[in-house]
Amino acid sequence: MTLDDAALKNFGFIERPTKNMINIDPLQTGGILTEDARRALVEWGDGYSICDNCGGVLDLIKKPPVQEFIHDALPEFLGVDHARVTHGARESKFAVMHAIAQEGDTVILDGLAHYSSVVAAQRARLEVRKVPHSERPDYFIDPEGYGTAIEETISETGKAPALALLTYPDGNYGNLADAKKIASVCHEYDVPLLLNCAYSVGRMPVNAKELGVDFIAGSGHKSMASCGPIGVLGVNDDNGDYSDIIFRKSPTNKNKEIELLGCTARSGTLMTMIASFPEVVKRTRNWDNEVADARWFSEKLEALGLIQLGQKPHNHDLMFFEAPNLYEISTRVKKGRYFLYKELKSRNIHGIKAGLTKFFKLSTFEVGRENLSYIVDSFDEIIKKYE
Ligand SMILES: Cc1ncc(COP(=O)(O)O)c(C=O)c1O
Repeated sequence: MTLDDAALKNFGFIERPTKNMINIDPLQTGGILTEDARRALVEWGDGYSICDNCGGVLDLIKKPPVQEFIHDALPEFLGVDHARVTHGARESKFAVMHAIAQEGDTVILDGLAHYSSVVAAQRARLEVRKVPHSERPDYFIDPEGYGTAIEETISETGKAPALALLTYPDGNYGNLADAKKIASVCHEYDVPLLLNCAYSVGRMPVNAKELGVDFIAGSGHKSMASCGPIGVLGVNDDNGDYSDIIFRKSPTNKNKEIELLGCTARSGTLMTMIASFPEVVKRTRNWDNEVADARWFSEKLEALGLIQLGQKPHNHDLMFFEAPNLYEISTRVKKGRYFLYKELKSRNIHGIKAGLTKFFKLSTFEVGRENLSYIVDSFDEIIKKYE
């Protein structure tokens, strides 16, 4: 490619076509910026702007109040002894795995774990063993399955797993497994538990100490109204000196934490998280209403012939639907499997992946009853249109 003026015309400011649409994309609903975060993004968008008053340790910056945020507010919010910001939930998971496990060790994952947990383990050169889930319609993770997986690992390798992980909730069905029970099963074998809270921290109350988990990973761009990439990592020292291991410092660059490569999320990403934090804390207090909205929406779609899979009644805004009637329509209309995406788009609704009709997931988080009603009516109209 020659970078002549014609080629350069493809770049520069690009408007986002979906920005004013009603958004039900599970990846996106919890990451929509607050007004303060939108302002912070512009204010702190210059590279390294966060470093105006940095004395060499990012998380100890006093102006703006990064230290207060990372060392006081975040630990309180997550229910942990120590917290840091990272570049995302996956980086938090990788940091824990890489720090506490040795090459070739096993990590136990729930059978619904996100791919990023698997690749984090692979990057840390670990073996993965999964706890199976039940089949349709529940996709339930039995806490005792962790005990079985740990025992199998010990009998096959002669060594206990270095770590167990639970996706809370999982990213497909939005199921919230019994984290407290799973933590206690893992601790019977002295195996620490990491909770992947990409879809929970910032949406619903999650307290690592109350659940008895050792590590918590969250995602700013998924659930904390932040401009990514940014995540959070929380560490509890109730069952071991984990923070000393994970946050160990470089012997040569004495104030730089090795696992975090010295500095993690900075400037625009961190300042949007800080800007949204007051609203994020407050919105977790409204979680019961979000669950009520999700249940209401699920009932309405089921009345139209769709089937919600996973936990029922549901406990999270992320939901997975099977839609035999929409699939049947897709087999006989001109636009084929893209008809649903196009019909929803023409009604200003974004978030169900183009081409999906038989199975899809969506999120009702902060969409609000009025918009949810409009979405239900839209599904009704679309189904009737092709009857
Ligand atoms: C369940 C789950 N965990 C983790 C992640 C990754 O989060 P991040 O982008 O912050 O690494 C995702 C992203 O889709 C997810 O769905």
